[in-house]
Amino acid sequence: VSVDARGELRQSEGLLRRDSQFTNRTGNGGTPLKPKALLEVWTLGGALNHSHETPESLRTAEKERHAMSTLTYVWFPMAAVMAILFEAFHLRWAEVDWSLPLDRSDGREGSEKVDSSFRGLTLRLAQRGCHLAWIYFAGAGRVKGRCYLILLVWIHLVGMYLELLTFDFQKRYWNLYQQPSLPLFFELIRNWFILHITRMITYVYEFYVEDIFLLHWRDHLTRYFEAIWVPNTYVFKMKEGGKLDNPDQRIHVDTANFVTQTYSLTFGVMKMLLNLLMYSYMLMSITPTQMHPGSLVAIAFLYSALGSMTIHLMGSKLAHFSWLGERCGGDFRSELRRVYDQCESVASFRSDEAELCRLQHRFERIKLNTWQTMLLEKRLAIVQKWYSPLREILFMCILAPFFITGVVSLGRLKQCEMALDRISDSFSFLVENYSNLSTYRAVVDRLYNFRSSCLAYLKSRKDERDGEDGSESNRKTELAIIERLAPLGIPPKWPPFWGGSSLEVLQIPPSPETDLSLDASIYLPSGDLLMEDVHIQVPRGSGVMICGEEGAGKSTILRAVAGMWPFVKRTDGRNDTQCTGGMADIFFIPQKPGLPSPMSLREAVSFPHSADHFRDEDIRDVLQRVGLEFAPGLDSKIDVNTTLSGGEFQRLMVAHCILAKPSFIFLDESMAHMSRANRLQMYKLLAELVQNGTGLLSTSHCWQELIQFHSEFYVIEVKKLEDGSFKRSLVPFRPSERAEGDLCMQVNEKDKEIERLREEIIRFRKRSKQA
Ligand SMILES: Nc1ncnc2c1ncn2[C@@H]1O[C@H](COP(=O)(O)OP(=O)(O)OP(=O)(O)O)[C@@H](O)[C@H]1O
Repeated sequence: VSVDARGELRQSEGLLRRDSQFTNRTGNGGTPLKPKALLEVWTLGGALNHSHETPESLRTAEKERHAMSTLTYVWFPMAAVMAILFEAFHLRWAEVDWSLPLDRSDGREGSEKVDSSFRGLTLRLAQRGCHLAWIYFAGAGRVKGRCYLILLVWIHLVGMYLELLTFDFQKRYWNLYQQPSLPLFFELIRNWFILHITRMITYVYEFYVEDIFLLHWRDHLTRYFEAIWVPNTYVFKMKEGGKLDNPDQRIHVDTANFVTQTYSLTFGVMKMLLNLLMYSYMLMSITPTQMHPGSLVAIAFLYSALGSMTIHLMGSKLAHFSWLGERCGGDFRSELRRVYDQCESVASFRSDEAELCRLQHRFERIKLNTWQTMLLEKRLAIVQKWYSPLREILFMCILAPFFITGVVSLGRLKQCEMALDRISDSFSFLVENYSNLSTYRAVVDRLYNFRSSCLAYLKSRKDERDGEDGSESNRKTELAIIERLAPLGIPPKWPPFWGGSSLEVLQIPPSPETDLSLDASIYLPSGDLLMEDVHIQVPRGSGVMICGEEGAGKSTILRAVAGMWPFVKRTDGRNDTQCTGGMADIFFIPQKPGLPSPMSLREAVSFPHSADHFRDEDIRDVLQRVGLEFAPGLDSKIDVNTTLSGGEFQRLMVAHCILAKPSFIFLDESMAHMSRANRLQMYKLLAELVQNGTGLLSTSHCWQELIQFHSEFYVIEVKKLEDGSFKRSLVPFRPSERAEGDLCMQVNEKDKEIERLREEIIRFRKRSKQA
């Protein structure tokens, strides 16, 4: 406020000073402005040359026309022609594939869409933003966060008050030039110091407290999203991977953007409302008496409403582009990450050209989206750049007649203009911040959708424990997480009144001492049936083996029994997503396990427990038993995923089982990288656990080899149907029944081999005779 007003004051002061100097030099007459030589006009510009102006010339319409002659006849046509030519040709240089579809590269456009309606950009956005902000202010930010916020509001209000004081001080300061006085000068200098030191303090602490507050908020929002996502990563990837892209980007980038943008928009709205109240009151009190007191405010409102509507109609797709930009950026980054993670395969397959093509394809989508955003923003800029200057002319047209007829003074006119400007600035919040609001909408939607789907899975796990159902438990689950995080935002040793002492820690209870079972039909993520009527039981203290051909579905059954596979329809009447394994203490070794890196061997063998969870001598003993005496020692950091060989990694997993003694161990062909002798050795070690009550479920192609470690056997039988599809069924069997059939098969195989070798020998003899 003050800066603009001061600018206007100084401009008019400067103008008057120049005019009076000129008048003093040349008297009242002055020479009329002559057209300048072309070179002079081009170099200086007619509009800037005040030396020939007189107060008379300022009032002549003809002079006004001449004042802009260079712009009117040279620069304006040139700019218009250049803009038209540029518009006609520049897209040919764009190097962008306009035909590219802007959906996912795998062709699966998710159901997640950003709501870019007017309501979506205002009311619904505010609702969703408040929901997300509540996570912090009801949890970890309930004490510190609220304190920081109150402090910041206070600093902002003090800042506004100091602005007004400075504005007032400026008037007194400049008056000193007109009425010089030494005591007044000293008082002014004293006040200047006090004012500016106070301003400096508020300025510095506004930024510092703001940074502390935003980091605290971001920290706890990130923890919250990690807490709801990490327990469901597998299910989330299986079910939502197609539509809710790049969860890593949501947790890292979107939370940071949400925090900073919520803050700046909230304070923007606060300042807007304060300005609106203050200046509406001022304007109503200085509106010319010939007009209705509220008429100027109403004009400002109508003008801004018209501007907001136009800008929204033109730019409603901006929120969608912003959301697409985040998705395309995330997809590109994840592809780069994949190349890094799979660098060994890239080098082995010599696939660098193919990888470059894939990367460029992803970047093309970023480019196309950026181009479309740029084109839309250009159109919006045309409206926005018209909007504010047009406003000034409009207000001048309304107020000038009152000034020309002498009803209001120049001072009153300027005051009205300034107040009108501020009010319409406030009303035009949407116009001025349209692109920010669109970006914010995309960020809020991405976080909100992410949160809803993660909570849906958490809910099902908690329902399972509590036997509850419905959206109430969804809310309870979220509250439990927020409560769990709350103490991190409350200073230690605060009285319970201020802190969250009512902690309900979300812990998975110890595994029940029951067997695992699954009675269900299993589906694929596409919705196709994989296997119907699967009945399997894994008793504690015994080993169960599932065998079958490649792709028969062994791993999927293991995942379903462990409660990880979300596409299960239970036939015993329980919830779709409920699996007994979801609650149990299972250590599942997948076909391609991986660990975080870098890690020491001690950390790796203890993971997911902490490195000091097991005793040092136990770790050394168990590593010795599995034959893993690793040269660099227990505590040197390595990338276990690449440093350990496949077989060594599998032995590490067995070592962990022996240390952790889980209730159930699931082995998905987990010894495939070992020699037969070592495999048997590892199973012997695990058999000791089974004798002590651990349940073992393994998969294998060859059940004969591991027969002595299992007591129950299942085989997956695959039949090809007439329509070309496959019917899979899980059938229990007794080894004694299968042995005979398998023996016959083996004899047949050997016979075929002997026949082939015999023919080979005959051919070889013939060739040597001919030679
Ligand atoms: N995430 C998935 N998305 C789609 N299809 C899947 C998925 N996981 C498994 N399948 C399909 O389910 C079928 C069974 O796969 P599964 O991995 O369970 O077989 P398997 O018997 O363990 O095979 P292998 O012995 O080769 O490991 C396969 O046809 C596979 O293509």
